[in-house]
Amino acid sequence: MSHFSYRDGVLHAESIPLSRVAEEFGTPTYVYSKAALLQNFAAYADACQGRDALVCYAMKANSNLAILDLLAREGAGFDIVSGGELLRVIAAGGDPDKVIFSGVGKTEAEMRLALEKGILCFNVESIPELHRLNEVAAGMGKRAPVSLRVNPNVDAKTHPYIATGLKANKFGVAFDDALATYRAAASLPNLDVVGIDCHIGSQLLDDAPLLEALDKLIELIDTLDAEGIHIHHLDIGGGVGVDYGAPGDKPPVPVGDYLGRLFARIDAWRAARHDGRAVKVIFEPGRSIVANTGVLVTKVEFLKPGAEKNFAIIDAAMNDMMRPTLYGAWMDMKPVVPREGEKAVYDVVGPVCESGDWLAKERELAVEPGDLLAMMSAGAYGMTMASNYNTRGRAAEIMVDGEQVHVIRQRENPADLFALESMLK
Ligand SMILES: Cc1ncc(COP(=O)(O)O)c(C=O)c1O
Ligand SMILES: N[C@@H](CCCC[NH3+])C(=O)O
Repeated sequence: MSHFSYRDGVLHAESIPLSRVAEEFGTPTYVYSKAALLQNFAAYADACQGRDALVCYAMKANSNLAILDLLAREGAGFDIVSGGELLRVIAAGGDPDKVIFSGVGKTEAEMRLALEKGILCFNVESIPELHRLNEVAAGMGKRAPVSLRVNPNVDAKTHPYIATGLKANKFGVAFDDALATYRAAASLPNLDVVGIDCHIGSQLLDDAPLLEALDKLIELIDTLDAEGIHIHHLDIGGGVGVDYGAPGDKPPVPVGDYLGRLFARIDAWRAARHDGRAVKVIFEPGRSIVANTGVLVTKVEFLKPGAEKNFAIIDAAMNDMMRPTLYGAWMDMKPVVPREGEKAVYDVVGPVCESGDWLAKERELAVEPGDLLAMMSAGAYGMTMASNYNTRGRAAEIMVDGEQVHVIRQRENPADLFALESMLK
């Protein structure tokens, strides 16, 4: 069941009309469904039932504290990429010992913070990073738990900007260098080699590339075992896509089906090994947990007919949602209260001073100034990628919980945006 549907001619989030949200809280506003969030997390948790597995939500997708808090209470761990994200997890009541730290450029200060808080694992992406981590840990009299992010050179068949597992990408250690890198890690006194990790890309509609990457990780674990380097956890990353409803797109693989196939392979491998050693499985899903839990509600300010194009100018902009202009991403735009009447083809654009400030192109819509539109499946990489470009305050965020509506982030007041700046004396 969709958590965003039309009732009595109005688009609702659960039982709440989005027109009411706009009236009470203004626009642009992100509106999330708590039930949708819990349902998406449950798809992972149910498939992991009874297994040694941990779902580390990739919080870069949406790091609102209320969302982190809900997921932490469901037992989620977190995949972080900065010290700031670790502080958010802690502020939201998450457990540092369920945190894995990804990213190619961890600073010494971030490493120190993560060691102090006692995270589960550092996903290390290069030899210089191994040395830096070893030194930081030594300085603190600690040992750092380490997993190497291996680049399996698998084509994720997604947009080039969000493919991460190819040789040409900055991420991870090349598959052919992995053994040597593991040997280097194992030789460093203040590191504990505990895991193996990969993440091949985002918005994958098919699980074949993920399973291909799994096979390569398994092969490497066996090679490492023979060297006396024992891997305790296997982290397959995130990447499962969602249905943005783009014309011609095929539906993404259901999470349960993918995890079922993945666990079947792991079980077959473990059974064939007869060594009785368990390997914990870690997932780092972001988009598939939050994308379809949220919409961005916006108001049409003006219609601007043109010789070549008609523009619908809305009060949301690229600073609120970067995905269309950054990736050419297609995101659905639905009228909150569909009106009768003739439709025209519009480019839906924001007020920011950039030609790239578009949210949707060539959409057939019957709209008038003052109408509300909802950008669908906007819960992932929406608010977290928002900026203050053009000194625009970022949108409010609302969580619908049954009959209740909670403000989970206040709209930013543009007058507060320069509080950290100062003038020359
Ligand atoms: C290291 C890492 N893990 C997890 C994710 C989450 O990916 P997704 O949102 O596609 O599940 C990303 C983003 O692509 C990532 O870079
Ligand atoms: N921000 C991207 C995904 C990047 C994932 C981070 N590695 C998107 O909106 O699709």
